[in-house]
Amino acid sequence: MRYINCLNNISAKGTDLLGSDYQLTDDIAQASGVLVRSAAMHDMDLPEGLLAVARAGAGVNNIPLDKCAEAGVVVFNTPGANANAVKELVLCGMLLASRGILPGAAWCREHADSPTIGKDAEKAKKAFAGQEISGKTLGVIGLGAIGALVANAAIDLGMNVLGYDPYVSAEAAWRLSPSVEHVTNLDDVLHRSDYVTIHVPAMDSTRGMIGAHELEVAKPGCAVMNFSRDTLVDNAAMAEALEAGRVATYVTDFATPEVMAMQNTIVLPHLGASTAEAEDNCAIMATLQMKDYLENGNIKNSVNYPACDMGPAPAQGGRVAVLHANVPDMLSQITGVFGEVGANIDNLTNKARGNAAYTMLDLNAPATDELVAKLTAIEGVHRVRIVK
Ligand SMILES: NC(=O)C1=CN([C@@H]2O[C@H](COP(=O)(O)OP(=O)(O)OC[C@H]3O[C@@H](n4cnc5c(N)ncnc54)[C@H](O)[C@@H]3O)[C@@H](O)[C@H]2O)C=CC1
Ligand SMILES: O=C(O)CCC(=O)C(=O)O
Repeated sequence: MRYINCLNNISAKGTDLLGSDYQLTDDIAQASGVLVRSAAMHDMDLPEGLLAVARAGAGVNNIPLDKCAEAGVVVFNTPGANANAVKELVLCGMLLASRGILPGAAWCREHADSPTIGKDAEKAKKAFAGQEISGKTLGVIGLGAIGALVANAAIDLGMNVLGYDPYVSAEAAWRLSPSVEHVTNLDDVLHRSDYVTIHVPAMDSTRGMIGAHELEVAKPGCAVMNFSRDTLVDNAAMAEALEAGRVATYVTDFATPEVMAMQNTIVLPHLGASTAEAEDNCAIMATLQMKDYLENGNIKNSVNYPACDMGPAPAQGGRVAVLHANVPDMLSQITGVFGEVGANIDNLTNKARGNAAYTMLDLNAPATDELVAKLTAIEGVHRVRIVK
């Protein structure tokens, strides 16, 4: 029996796929796999038996990726599985920033008991008039799964779209409408955009990427939308830009005390991926990826180990997975151990990603304890798994 711990509410559409060899547990110490959404894992101790963490979502800033890699714990995410949900809320955010929808609806609620509400509304509505988004310019920062969907949808709505992403993958670039103008300078994007939307991961390199300088060069009266993470925007600079009217509205999915103290904000409680469809998609993808790793050692969509697929574990013989540091001479040391104990390798894959590497080997006989002990003793080996 394998035990899985859910640190957040995970859709049963995913966990139901685990099957009868698995059991959900509240005790993380017992778990070989963890399913998580936004729960903070940085200060958690990683149980010895933990093999995999699957993030049912895109952002992995709540998970200590390097600490997990060094403990031989593979971390997965679910690229694109919730992108449509976020795209729809970004479009909604842009409309909320453009029209007096929220104050207009609040006015109606306040006058709910008035018998003359219909007549009064016709007079009151001029206070809630807005502007159309068609014909305006949207700057999209980050053209991955979400940014590309937002950019394409905005084109369909008649907007001019500027796209900025120095690291865009070829696959993501292919998904973009040819009408999206590729701009290589962030200042140019900000200077020309009536609306700016940020879709980049939260990392040290992106912390405060929208700061005092960026808000200074931004088009006066623009709206900024942040459905990525709070740390991407410098709060003090945003508060100042809103007060000065340089930014007309800040729409954010991240409620913090600093943001709540700012004027002209529309703040949501991290709702971007909160749709039944996105929660199901993420849970299914996270569960299947984790299951394939636990049962076969295959790695797909990991954010701290390389991809590796050797298909189902062999019906005969054994399969061994070695999670190790990406340093010279590891492969020869690993294969040397197989020679020493007289184990015959039928097939192997060795892949590296950043500081981590993964070697998976199929044998014509089951792995022995001696083999595992010798592999584990190699300096730089983080974990040895007998997959089968
Ligand atoms: N509000 C919510 O509920 C949700 C928020 N998110 C957030 O949105 C972020 C983006 O999600 P996806 O589009 O699915 O990720 P993704 O990985 O598909 O795309 C991220 C893009 O950002 C680009 N990028 C990285 N650094 C950059 C920089 N300095 N300047 C410009 N572009 C840069 C990358 O090249 C990549 O194309 C996630 O990391 C997460 O933090 C994601 C899903 C739901
Ligand atoms: O699970 C959620 O609701 C948050 C989704 C999110 O922020 C992400 O996927 O990065």
